[in-house]
Amino acid sequence: MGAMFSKFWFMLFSAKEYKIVVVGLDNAGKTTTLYKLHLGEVVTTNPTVGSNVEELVYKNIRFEVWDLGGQERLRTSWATYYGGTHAVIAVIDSSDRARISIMKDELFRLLGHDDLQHSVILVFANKQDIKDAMTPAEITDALSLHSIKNHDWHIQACCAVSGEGLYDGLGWIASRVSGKAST
Ligand SMILES: Nc1nc2c(ncn2[C@@H]2O[C@H](COP(=O)(O)OP(=O)(O)OP(=O)(O)O)[C@@H](O)[C@H]2O)c(=O)[nH]1
Ligand SMILES: [Mg+2]
Repeated sequence: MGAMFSKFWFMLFSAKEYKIVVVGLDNAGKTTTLYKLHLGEVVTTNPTVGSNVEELVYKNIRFEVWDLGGQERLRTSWATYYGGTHAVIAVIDSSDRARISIMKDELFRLLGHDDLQHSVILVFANKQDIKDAMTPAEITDALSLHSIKNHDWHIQACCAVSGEGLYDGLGWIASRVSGKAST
């Protein structure tokens, strides 16, 4: 009976958990984004070494969100987090025009990874509060998002400090993954 009950409980409450990995260059605002969603607050961050993981619940869907360190020497380890990922969030510092081409290379590298073949891609055009930030249209061009053929993708303007746009992006992910069973 106990075993049956726990199996039922598992099926009822464990079935819907989706894994998100958050990538992007150092200083893009990944950790700020994670904790703004998790705590509703802006936390003081240090450059992430390794990862942070938190659970978010949105629209009755549970997400396990992994925020990865974006420094150059850490990017080669992103792939070790990809297994079982339903959605990737690529956070862009929209004021960082100088490095958008580096982010494009990183994005296309991850899109080619076997473990992400079924993942959807959300691009957060973050730091929209900064004067002269690139618009989502500019970032779409700079990252050649329209050339992505094998993944469902979406770009969302946001400001992780105010929180504007963050739930719109998460809502897009929710709408895309909720039909797919978690294993
Ligand atoms: N103006 C502005 N600053 C932001 C925004 N989001 C994050 N920041 C700032 O950007 C800096 C870096 O933010 P983090 O969240 O630590 O960046 P990260 O992407 O986690 O960086 P790594 O851990 O090194 O990969 C911090 O000073 C944040 O306060 C935003 O929307 N607007
Ligand atoms: Mg960080």
